[in-house]
Amino acid sequence: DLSANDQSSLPKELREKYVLTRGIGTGVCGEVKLAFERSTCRKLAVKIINKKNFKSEGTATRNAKTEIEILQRVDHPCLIKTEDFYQTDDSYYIVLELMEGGELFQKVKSQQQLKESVAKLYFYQMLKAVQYLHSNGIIHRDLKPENILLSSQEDVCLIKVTDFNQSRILEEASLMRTLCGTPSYLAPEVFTHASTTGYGLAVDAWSLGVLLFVCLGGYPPFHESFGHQSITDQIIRGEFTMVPSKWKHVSDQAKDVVRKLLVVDPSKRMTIEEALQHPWLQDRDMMDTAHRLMYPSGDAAATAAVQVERLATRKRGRDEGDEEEE
Ligand SMILES: c1ccc2c(c1)[nH]c1[nH]cn[n+]12
Repeated sequence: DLSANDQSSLPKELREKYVLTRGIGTGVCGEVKLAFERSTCRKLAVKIINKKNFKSEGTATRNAKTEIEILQRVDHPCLIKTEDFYQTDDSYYIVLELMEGGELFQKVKSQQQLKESVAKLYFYQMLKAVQYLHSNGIIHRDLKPENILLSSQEDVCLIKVTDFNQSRILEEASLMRTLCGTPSYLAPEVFTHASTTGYGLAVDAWSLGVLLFVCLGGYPPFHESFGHQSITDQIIRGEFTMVPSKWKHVSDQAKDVVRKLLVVDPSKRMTIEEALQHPWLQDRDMMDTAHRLMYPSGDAAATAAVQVERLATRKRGRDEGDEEEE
């Protein structure tokens, strides 16, 4: 009934351009509603971030503003696109492209665990999305299955990363300014900041390891219900168990990727770049499928990008001496 679908609290411009209907997801900082653009009847998602959700006004503004400015800056096939943005005194309204397949979390829950080939296709796309964020100096910092959305109900589909509000744009500018001044008073760690920036990126590699573990095993690597240790202790010690009944059909190479990402010492953890070079991901069919999903128009630049990737893969194959069919 109309009272349930209360349009009166929405910003006027939003109401004039879109019709908001049912809820389709609840993020950590608000809810997501299905919306229709009046002029085109296009289906969209509207994420409503309630400013009061955050502790202090400061964080609300910073998180949401960070999220919005990041959302506007990024452009990658596996990153959710912002269509529009509105705000009232107590809420932000972010209009996003609709992902018909919903959250990865729901799919893993309903299928118990994903087929290895599907997990690999999704994981490769997540790596490309995070590689792009990192190349733009952005750390996501909150990668989890709820933040990975699927474009369709099909197993073979495009995935997109969302929920940047925990992201941080590395303050490279401030570091540059600092290094221009007289260094004599600067503490040593300021100079090794580059390495700490490196570590910052490594947090996303860890989260991708957890994501891959969940996709392959169907359960989380660290959980309060496991054993006698708190979840924090399990994580700090990097102690996880691959239960045989769930992992016996998973390839050793896939397990190797998980093990190299869930390394406690960030300086020893596999990086995103290294993960992209891991044997498990040197899978031409998967890569072709991923690129077809990511660049459907098959435009020249994208095709060139694919060729470069394939040549690199083929060259690596030849270097490692495996027989390549021409
Ligand atoms: C289900 C839950 C959240 C969703 C969704 C479908 N589509 C979309 N686009 C941005 N967020 N989001």
